[in-house]
Amino acid sequence: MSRFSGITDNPHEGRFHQKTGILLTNLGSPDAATAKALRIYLREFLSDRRIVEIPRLLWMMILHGIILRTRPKRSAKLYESVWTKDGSPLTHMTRVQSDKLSAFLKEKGYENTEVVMAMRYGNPSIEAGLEELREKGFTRIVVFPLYPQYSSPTIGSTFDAVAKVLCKWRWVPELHFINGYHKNESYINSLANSVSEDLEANGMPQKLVFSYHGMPKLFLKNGDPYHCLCLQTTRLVVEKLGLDKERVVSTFQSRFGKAEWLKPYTDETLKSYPGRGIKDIAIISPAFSADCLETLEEIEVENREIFKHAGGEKYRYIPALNDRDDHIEALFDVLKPNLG
Ligand SMILES: C=CC1=C(C)c2cc3[nH]c(cc4nc(cc5[nH]c(cc1n2)c(C)c5CCC(=O)O)C(CCC(=O)O)=C4C)c(C)c3C=C
Ligand SMILES: [Fe+2]
Ligand SMILES: [Fe+2]
Repeated sequence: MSRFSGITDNPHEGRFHQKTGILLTNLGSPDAATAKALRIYLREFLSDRRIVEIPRLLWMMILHGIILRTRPKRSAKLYESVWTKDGSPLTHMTRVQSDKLSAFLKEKGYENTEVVMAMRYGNPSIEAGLEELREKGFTRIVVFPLYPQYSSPTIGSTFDAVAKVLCKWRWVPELHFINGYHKNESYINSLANSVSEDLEANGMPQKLVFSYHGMPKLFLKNGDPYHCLCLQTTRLVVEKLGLDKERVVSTFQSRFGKAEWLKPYTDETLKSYPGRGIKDIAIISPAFSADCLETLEEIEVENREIFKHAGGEKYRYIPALNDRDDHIEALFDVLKPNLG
């Protein structure tokens, strides 16, 4: 057996025209909201060296000896609370985004393109997505991870997964890789639109909180630009809307483990507000291109409770950009320079 795989029935001329296949990716979810499915998902996720950077042997002992024995059951309950008839909100929304982007591309005259969705962890896998594009004869592939702000655990890890597949292909495609779009004008416009719609309907809160997914502080110290890119996104939205920057704060959510993560922490910030007279807030999570467990449960439910319990009165979550028309247009704008 050869080390490299390929399509062997090449119809000589047929496969040589350049069609652009787009692999739209996100993080991924378990296949079901059960402890069994969570164990499989978390094992893959938390074994990724880009996600946890502590010495391998020690981490494998902690992961298999403690975390995979306790966390799956707890996480399954949380997933159950957001699970829908279409399954995981994140997987479903990525599929909707993929279909809408595909239709938008056709509308704009990009007939020779196709969008296929894939997930970094779980299903549909990146390997299956790339394989589908190869089977359909795409010799030019754009990988588009749906994380606006580059980070090693997300976009870096997606790159690893793509490279791991392609290094086994005989015919490596012309590859384009989008490594973030945190200051893309259309993305900023889409965020600004969603904030201003909320402000028009509900008024300016005392604080507008931009809550980004966190990561260990050590990653920043070691050169990961994510922290700075998040702050830039906030600044650009604030400038676009002409907001008072004293009324806006960027925070970091979804801590995992005992190490120090990027600060200020979302939950601690919200907990401290009512005691400082801030009882009316709105919160948005610009690092999530689709609503998922970390927004629908952690922001909508957990952090709301923390804030209310501390004496907060008004709390509203501004949804992720999901399948808003201006978001699909923003994704198209990010993609356009890579379409050839
Ligand atoms: C263990 C460390 C983690 C790092 C570092 C991390 C970075 C990171 N993650 C996202 C986006 C998402 N994370 C999601 C879930 C999630 N994240 C971690 C851990 C780390 N993330 C875990 C263990 C989980 C699973 C849920 C749980 O058991 O608590 C999700 C939601 C997935 C879903 O199915 O809805 C997203 C999206 C970013 C952007 C990021 C780095 C900047
Ligand atoms: Fe995460
Ligand atoms: Fe920074």
